Amino acid sequence: ADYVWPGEHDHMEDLYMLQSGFSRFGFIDGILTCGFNQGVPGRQNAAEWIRTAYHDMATYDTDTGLGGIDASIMFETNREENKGTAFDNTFGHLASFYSVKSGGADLLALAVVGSMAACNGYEIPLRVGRVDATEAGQAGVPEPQQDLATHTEKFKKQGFNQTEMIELVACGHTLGGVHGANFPEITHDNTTGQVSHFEYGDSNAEFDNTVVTEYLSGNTSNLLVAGTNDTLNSDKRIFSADGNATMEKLADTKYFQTRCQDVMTKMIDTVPKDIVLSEPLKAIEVKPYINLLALNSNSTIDFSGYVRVRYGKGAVHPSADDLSAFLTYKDRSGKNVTEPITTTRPNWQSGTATGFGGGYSFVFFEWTTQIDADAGISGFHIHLTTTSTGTTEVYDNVGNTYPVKDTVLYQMKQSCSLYVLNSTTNAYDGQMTITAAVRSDSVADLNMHFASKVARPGVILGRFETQVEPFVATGKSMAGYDLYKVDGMPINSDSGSTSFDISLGDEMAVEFVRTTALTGQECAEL
Ligand code: HEM
Repeated sequence: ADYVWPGEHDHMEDLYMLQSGFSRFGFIDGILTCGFNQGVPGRQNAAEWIRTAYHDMATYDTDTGLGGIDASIMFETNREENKGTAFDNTFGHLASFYSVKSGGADLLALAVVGSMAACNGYEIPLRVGRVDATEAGQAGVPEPQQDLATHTEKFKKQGFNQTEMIELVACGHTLGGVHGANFPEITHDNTTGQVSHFEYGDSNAEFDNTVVTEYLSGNTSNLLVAGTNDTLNSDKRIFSADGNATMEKLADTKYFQTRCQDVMTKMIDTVPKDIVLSEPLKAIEVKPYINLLALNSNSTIDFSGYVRVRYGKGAVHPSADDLSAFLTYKDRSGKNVTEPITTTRPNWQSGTATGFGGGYSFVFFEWTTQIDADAGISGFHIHLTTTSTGTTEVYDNVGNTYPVKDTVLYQMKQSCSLYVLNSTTNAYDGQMTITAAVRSDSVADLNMHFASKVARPGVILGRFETQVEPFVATGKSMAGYDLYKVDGMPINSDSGSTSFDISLGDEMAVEFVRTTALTGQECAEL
């Protein structure tokens, strides 16, 4: 089906698509290159993220349909089968992107998609809709000292046959290596940062089949093949399980890449049986963002945002420089307003952004305008002009117009959150104030639904808990709106990923406002 805005997965699509440039989300920052290590010796984030995803998936049980990619690994880091700091380190990165619209398990899948891209593997699709576990799951991640029969059985339980087992291990072990800190009995060296890569040279930082060709040549740096203690040579047993038939096929570069694309996709899409994953997220061709819709002191409504247009390879529009955009809109009653809203392309980063590996390109057009508060706004159309030909196409959100709800306005500038260091707990205690304006003719209960984050000891990601707070009338009215506040609401310093919605009566009027933007901001007067 064609994309209709706003979409359920808009935020995940942003995290996926906007890596660099204007309005970037920057998920890529942990994997700027495949070998990137953020200055920690022996660490390779792309390798750690893929290993974390595998360990999370590895306890899937085809019989019960439980386990799979559900972020339960967060609760399982003390197990012998999950040695090392990779798991906490991975979730430490994911924590910056964690929200009610981007849970740990979907972010872990994105981490694999991004790592494959950063390491020049084939592109794998990102489906979303995973649900995070709230406690540890079954144990059972394969360990090197176990025999082939045990491993074959474990992979079967995960849903992978013998061939897929060989492929998935070869695809995983093209990155990173064995660390002395975790497996000194394998590397025989436990100096800080020691790592014995699975492949010679710099190949550990490239999603290539060197792990396969080295194995077949009998000269490999993979210590799970050529380690001194044969009991721990699990890759050797797995790779040779079918008399090298699969490994010989994987020696073909293209075959290796397509098989890895397949089994890595299968790995991240192995989820508990009740979960229904979305279709693969596609780069949305034309997507608007409303940044501000709020009353101002001139008694008009500030309305600003961006139109994001995909361009370049694979996109509908070949060139960013051959485009311009404007909006037309309908007032509250649904009547067309004749004066269009113009946009400009931002100077910052030339108003362009890219996805992983530069594979997707976008150009932004920014608008800022004021709307008559009496007439209001109910929706808009996006007009894209190809400058060279002068032709204009109208985007109407698949016949729905891009909807704008102006009954409740979130007064961003009149909202704020301030933190004070609590000397007893050594944490920052915060207080948040949220202001909203409601059309005077639309009286109903106004509530804030705050997705607060509750810390869980020993677990990197907190748990979201929705707290409902009633707004209180301030007694102030202007331009046909009454002003309301939630005042002095206590919040903790871990609010980076928190957000809130505002409901009027039974209807969600304002959705997914991130609180981060409010941090340190004073509440302005209106
Ligand atoms: C029988 C199955 C497997 C066994 C016994 C096994 C064992 C190991 C061991 C002992 C390490 C070293 C960890 C460390 O020292 O930090 C390792 C690393 C790694 N494994 Fe596996 N593995 C298996 C399957 C897989 C699979 C299926 C994948 C992914 C598709 C995978 C991905 C990785 C990655 C990326 C690393 C490197 C981590 C880093 O450098 O930080 N492994 N594996």
